[in-house]
Amino acid sequence: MSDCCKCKGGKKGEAPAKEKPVEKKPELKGFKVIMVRHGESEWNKQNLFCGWVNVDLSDKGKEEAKCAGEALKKECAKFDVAYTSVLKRAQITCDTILEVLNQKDIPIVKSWRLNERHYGGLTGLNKTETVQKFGEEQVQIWRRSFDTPPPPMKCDHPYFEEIMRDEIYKCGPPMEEFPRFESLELTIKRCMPFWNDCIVPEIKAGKKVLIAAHGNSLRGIVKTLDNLSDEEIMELNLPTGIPFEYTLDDSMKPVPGGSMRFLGDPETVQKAMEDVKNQGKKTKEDTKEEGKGEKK
Ligand SMILES: O=C(O)[C@@H](CO)OP(=O)(O)O
Repeated sequence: MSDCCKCKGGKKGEAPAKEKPVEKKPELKGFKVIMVRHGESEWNKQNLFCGWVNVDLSDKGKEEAKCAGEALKKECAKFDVAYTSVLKRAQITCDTILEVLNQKDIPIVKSWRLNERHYGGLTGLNKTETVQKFGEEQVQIWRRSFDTPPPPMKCDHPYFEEIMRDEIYKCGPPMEEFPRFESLELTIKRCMPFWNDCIVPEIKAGKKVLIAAHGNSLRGIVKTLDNLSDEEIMELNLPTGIPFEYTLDDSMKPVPGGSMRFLGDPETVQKAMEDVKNQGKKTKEDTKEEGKGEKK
């Protein structure tokens, strides 16, 4: 369990330690948006490339989603509308947060455009084994480069049919545009029209917006908001289940000091980011692998 859910108090029988008064920074003025990457998924836990495979949250991921809700509750967050992908790991995270906040009745808009990037032929492969086979440098390029896509998903790939025929895609993308792989650049190309056309008008109308999505679709939004270079975005690894806030001006750029603010203690956030970065170095012991994503 991450720190946000831990009760802070003294030992049994002792009076709880007095908490230091927190110095409150003056609230930034501007449009507030909260984003969160879904909690740990079953395939994050098993260290598998996931992309568009529709896997569940792990138990830890469900707990992370609750903690995200608790962190937002502490901030007295109140949302008017939530956006999520068509993948259940993001939707469950979104629902859990709204349940904790007792705000389950707000509209939730789901779009494939907020999906994780499509991992093509790497889908279902173990990240450590992929490093062992292709080398750390190549896997880093596939995972984090801006414009180098993973190899395409061929028609005989074990997850090809399952993804292509999934009902969740009945509203798009159209068959002729259905991705077989995506770089971050391609992910941004399909994600940003949704940000610009659907989310931005609501933000500008003064609505409080929650976006529960994925590591790479959110990296795409963050790259654009913060105007990060193709090199800078390679270094950003978003932790699972820790919400972050942006405060934006009228042109949807962060106001001074309004860039990514995590609602978690900095050490926990840093550690969680390092863990995502180092997934290719995880051993099977680390992941306590229970089964593979590879279909027989
Ligand atoms: O497997 C995936 O779909 C993504 C997110 O979990 O992985 P990565 O962090 O390697 O881009």
